[in-house]
Amino acid sequence: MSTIDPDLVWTGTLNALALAGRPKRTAGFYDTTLRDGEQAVGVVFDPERKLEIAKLVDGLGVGRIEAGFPRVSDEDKEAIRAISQAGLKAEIWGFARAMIEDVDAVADLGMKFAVVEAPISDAKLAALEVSRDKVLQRIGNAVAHAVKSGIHVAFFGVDSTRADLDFFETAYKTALDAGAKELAIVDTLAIASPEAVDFLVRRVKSWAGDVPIHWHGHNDFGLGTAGAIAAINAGASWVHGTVDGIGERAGNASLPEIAMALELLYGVETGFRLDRIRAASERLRAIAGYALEPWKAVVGQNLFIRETGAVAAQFHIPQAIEPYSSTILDTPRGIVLGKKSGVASIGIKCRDLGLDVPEASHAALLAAVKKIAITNRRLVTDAEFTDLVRRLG
Ligand SMILES: CC(=O)SCCNC(=O)CCNC(=O)[C@H](O)C(C)(C)COP(=O)(O)OP(=O)(O)OC[C@H]1O[C@@H](n2cnc3c(N)ncnc32)[C@H](O)[C@@H]1OP(=O)(O)O
Ligand SMILES: O=C(O)CCC(=O)C(=O)O
Repeated sequence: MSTIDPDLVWTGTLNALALAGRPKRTAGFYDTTLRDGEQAVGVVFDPERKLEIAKLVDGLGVGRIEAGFPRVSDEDKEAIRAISQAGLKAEIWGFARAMIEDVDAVADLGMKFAVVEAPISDAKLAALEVSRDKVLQRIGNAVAHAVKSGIHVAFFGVDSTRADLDFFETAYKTALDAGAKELAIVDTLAIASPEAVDFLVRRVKSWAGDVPIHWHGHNDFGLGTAGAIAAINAGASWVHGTVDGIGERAGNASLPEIAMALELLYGVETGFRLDRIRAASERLRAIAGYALEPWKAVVGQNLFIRETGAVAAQFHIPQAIEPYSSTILDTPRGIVLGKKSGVASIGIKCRDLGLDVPEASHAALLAAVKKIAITNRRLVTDAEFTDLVRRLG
């Protein structure tokens, strides 16, 4: 059960009706902002910033943090070492390809948990000029070597959603036979519909028994969150993702979106600190040097800032115009003035700015606001509005 105060959630009763009788689910969050997130074009985190991001992500309450891929550079090794020694609550995971040198790099850092990955789709194998038999051999050897080195392994079959289903099973069973303890299903190119995710997770569970299943998804069709939710509903234990969905191409699944949807739409308790996510997102953007659409779910700047007059008229009853309370995200609500303002917007703005303006002047002020907005094609600032009040109010 979600622990969010139900008085702050205004999603109605439809979801509960639709989900009646379904098994209760739990969800673990595996953050890969530092590895798959850094694969976003042009993003380079230095070790100090990686440690800072790891602390931010840890503060969000995720269970696992993928600290990095040590074979990439000495800086990555340095960052992983610092993160491992930082006393974070989350389990710290490393990343290795299915090769002895990569596993040794993880083991040399004293890491106890790692994803070991190998491509398993024919397209990927052709690109690497590696046969199916050869990759099975690499998976078996690398996983066995990692286990011998004291590492708890999750096998991660790159592009597994496009793999031949029989070969998929052979590859994952090879990893289990070699000692892998968990299995990550990987939708590298985000080609799986939510229905396909459901199909594949249930299929793996049918032969993997109690082995924990991870879902690693991307967002090329805008379905990253939907896919992760489908995986959890089908019985996956861990969803991979990043803060803001940062990542290669259209990015990874966004952990904040998944957490919001699970808590507010599915009633699943996630332990995710929703009240901290907007601050964490803002800091990550500053470090990584990118901007987000202002209307982006959960972390977008505009979610609780309203311009439209018809909406401003209902602003005093937040559940009339918002699906959940802004307090869940610890963020303020507000009115801005512009072309789409209405008379109610003028009254609210006057109150917000402590301006005592007779109601009889509101219509003239609104006309002046619209004129500025239309002439300049932008919002009207508080200073401009205060000046209008001085002249017209
Ligand atoms: C492979 C991935 O998808 S890892 C995730 C993506 N991340 C990154 O690429 C991070 C940044 N990348 C890098 O720093 C570098 O590209 C590295 C360290 C990953 C690779 O360095 P390179 O020296 O260029 O290695 P390269 O890609 O040529 O691969 C070398 C060998 O690994 C094999 N290989 C590649 N991926 C895998 C894998 N997942 N499992 C097993 N073998 C693999 C290749 O077949 C090749 O084998 P061969 O020597 O027998 O032909
Ligand atoms: O190929 C990659 O980018 C590494 C593995 C991965 O994260 C993925 O396949 O989604």
